[in-house]
Amino acid sequence: MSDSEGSGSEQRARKRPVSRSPSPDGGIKRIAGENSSVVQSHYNELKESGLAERSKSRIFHMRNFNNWVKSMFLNEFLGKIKNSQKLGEHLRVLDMCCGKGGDLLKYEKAQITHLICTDIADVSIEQCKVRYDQMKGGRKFTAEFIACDSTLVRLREKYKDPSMKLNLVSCQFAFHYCFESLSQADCMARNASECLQPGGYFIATIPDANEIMRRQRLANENSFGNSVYNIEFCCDTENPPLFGAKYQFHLEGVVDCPEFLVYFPLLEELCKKYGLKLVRKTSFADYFHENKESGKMLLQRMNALESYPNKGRPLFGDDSEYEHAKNNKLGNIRTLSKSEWEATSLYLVCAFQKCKNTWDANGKPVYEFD
Ligand SMILES: C[S@@+](CC[C@H](N)C(=O)[O-])C[C@H]1O[C@@H](n2cnc3c(N)ncnc32)[C@H](O)[C@@H]1O
Repeated sequence: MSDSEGSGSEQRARKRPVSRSPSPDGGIKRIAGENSSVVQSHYNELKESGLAERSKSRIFHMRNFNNWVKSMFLNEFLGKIKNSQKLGEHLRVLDMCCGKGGDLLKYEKAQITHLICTDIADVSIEQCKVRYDQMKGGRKFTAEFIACDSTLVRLREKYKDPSMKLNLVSCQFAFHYCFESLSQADCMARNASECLQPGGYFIATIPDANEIMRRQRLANENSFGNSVYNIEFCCDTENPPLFGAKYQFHLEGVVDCPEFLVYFPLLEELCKKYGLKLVRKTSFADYFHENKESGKMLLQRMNALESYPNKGRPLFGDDSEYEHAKNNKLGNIRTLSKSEWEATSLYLVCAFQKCKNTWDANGKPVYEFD
C-alpha cells in the first residue's frame, strides 16, 4: 500500500527522453479537447447528493479522507503565504476546476479575501455560486465564477480584473484532464502560472502515473481495479504516449470519465516554462503518514477514517477488506477498507512556487530559478 517511487515503470519512464519523442501525442491526430465534452457532460449530469445520501456511499470515508488531504495541503501552503505577508494584505486564490465548490468552506476558514472559481461544467459552476451565495458570516471573501475549459481558454482574459495578482492557484483532482494534448497541457500550465505573483504557489492533486503503470504491469491486463475503482486503458500500455495516454476511470458512484496519464517530468518541464519550480511532490500514502499526527483532530472531525471493529455496526466494506486491521494489538483502530486505500493511494500531491523574473530584450520573462 505504499508509494511506488523507483518502481520498474518509473525507471522505464525515466529512460524515455522527452525531447526525443517523435510525436508527443503518440502519432495519433487529435482535435484539441476531443474528450472535454465527455468530461463536461459527465460532471454536469452528476447529481448533487446531500450528507445523508453521501454517508451511505461505499466510499464515504475515502471521500472524506481525500477532503482531509486537500484541507491539510491547502492550509500548509496558505499558511506559508500568510507567514510571508504583512497583516491585512490581500489573499487571492484561483480554484481551477472547482467543481460544485467543495472547497469554499476551506477558503472561508483560511480567511482568504478573493476567490476565482472556474470549471468546464456550467451546472457545477452554477451550484458553486449558489453555495457561495448561501454562505454566511462577516469574513466572507469576494468571488467570481467562470464556466470555461481551462485547457483551451486563457483564464486571465475572463477575470474581472485581468491584472490581478494571485497568491495561490489550486487545481484539485483535475489537472490530469489537460494531458490529452501538448497544447492543452501548455494552456493549463500557463493558466496556473501567469497571474501568480512571485513567491505564490500552484498546488494540485493528480493521479500518480507511475503507480497506475505499476498496477497495470502487475495485473498484466488493460483493465484492473477493485470493488470501488477501475481503470481501463485505451492506449498502448507498453509504450504510452506522452500526451493522450488515455484510460477510462471509474470510481464508485462519482466518476466515470476518460482521464490521461501525467508523465510527471513533463509536467515539471511545462511548469518550468512558466516560471514554476517544483517544491513538493508526495504520494497520498506518504502525505498521510507524515501528517496523521498533526492532522489527527481534523481526521476525526472530517470522519476520514472508519472504526474497526465498528461497535457492532455494519462496516462499509466486506469483512475481507479489513485483514490489515484485524491483527492490531490496540483493539479498536481507525482505518480505511483495503479497496478504498488502494483507490486513494493512486494519487499524489504536488506544489510549485512562482519564481521572480527579469525581462529579455524581446520582452520575454527570464525566470530566476536558483
Ligand atoms: C474530480 S472533479 C474535482 C472538483 C473539485 N476540484 C474538487 O476537488 O472537489 C474534476 C473537475 O474538473 C473539471 N474539469 C475537467 N476538465 C476540465 C477542463 N478542461 N476545464 C475546466 N474544468 C475541467 C470537471 O468539470 C470537474 O468539476
